[in-house]
Amino acid sequence: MPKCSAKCGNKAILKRPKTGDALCKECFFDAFETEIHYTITKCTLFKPNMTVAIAASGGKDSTVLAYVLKLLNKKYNYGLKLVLLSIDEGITGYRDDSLNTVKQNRDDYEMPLKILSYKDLYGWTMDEIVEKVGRKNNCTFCGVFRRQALDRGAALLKVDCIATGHNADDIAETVLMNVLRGDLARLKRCTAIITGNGSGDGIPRVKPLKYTFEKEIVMYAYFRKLLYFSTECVFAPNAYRGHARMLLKDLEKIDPTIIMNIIYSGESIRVSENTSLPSLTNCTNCGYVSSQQLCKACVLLEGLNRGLPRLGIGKSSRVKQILTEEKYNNLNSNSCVEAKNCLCKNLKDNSVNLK
Ligand SMILES: Nc1ncnc2c1ncn2[C@@H]1O[C@H](COP(=O)(O)OP(=O)(O)OP(=O)(O)O)[C@@H](O)[C@H]1O
Repeated sequence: MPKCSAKCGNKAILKRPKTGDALCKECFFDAFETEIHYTITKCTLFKPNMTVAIAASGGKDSTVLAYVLKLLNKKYNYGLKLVLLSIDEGITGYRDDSLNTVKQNRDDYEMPLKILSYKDLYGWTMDEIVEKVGRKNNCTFCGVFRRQALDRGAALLKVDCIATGHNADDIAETVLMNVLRGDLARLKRCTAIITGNGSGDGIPRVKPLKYTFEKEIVMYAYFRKLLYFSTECVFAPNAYRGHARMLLKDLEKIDPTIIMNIIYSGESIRVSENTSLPSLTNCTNCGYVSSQQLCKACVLLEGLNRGLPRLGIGKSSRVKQILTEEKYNNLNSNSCVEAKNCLCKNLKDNSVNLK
């Protein structure tokens, strides 16, 4: 093995995927952590005295994020209060096991942990949802509900922002996906390292691992002997993202810097002025952030509660049609399902006007 290229005199034990440098363990830790510190300070992700909820799934990314944030907070005196926030989607054989890992991290890292479940928030577990909707569209439900569940958890904990474990590969994949779909509106915003301004468009979310390669996260967790959960979700993966992921992995074999190049391209691209993002408002039913009068979570939930699980999947005009038909049926028959967040009260007093 060659000598460590950081000139510390030790033997190198690894080759950094991001730079190709041969490094010893200690110099790799230092480079890895210093780069994340640089991202945090350069992009002003945090301010002193903030309370930060680390979105913790028990997987490698959020586990490494929790470990490194704790370490950097102490080393550089960020002055942050760190808490763990986990969402239990109710997926047997997957989330129950990964939450055990998060509980162990809570003890090891001495951070408070809050777990919120879909069952408590929405009345449904993902296991129950998949029984109704099948394995094709279940990722839509899971993603929409998780996004809102994290906002709800953050509001409950009164934190200033949420930090997620999205890494460089995730961001590059999302850029590729939006290019392949021609989704310019999403392309415009998908590389943002901070989203949400704390007022109209939800609690701020930050991605401290935005420039950190997935392969290095795995290496770091391995050499630091961090405990994380590595099983894939038992339900069907997001097929479209899977294609982008495979393409990226193939490109990375040719040249690992492609990951950074895709992110830089996404950051630098100028999208036409005519491509505007939907303006954000608050859902008239639940009050959480939404681009429509009714948020996607409420529409999906309404579909589940009414036995119309496809409501909200696909075009919004179809949703409007179904809800309008339902409105008249319910007004005539009073047969709506009594559910926690039922929209009938809104439909009856005509306060809901889907775009
Ligand atoms: N159930 C959950 N509870 C809390 N946060 C979550 C949950 N699922 C995902 N997240 C957050 O969203 C980020 C991206 O989620 P994704 O599904 O891509 O996970 P991942 O790439 O497997 O990451 P990880 O290795 O942290 O699980 C995670 O790093 C984590 O911060």
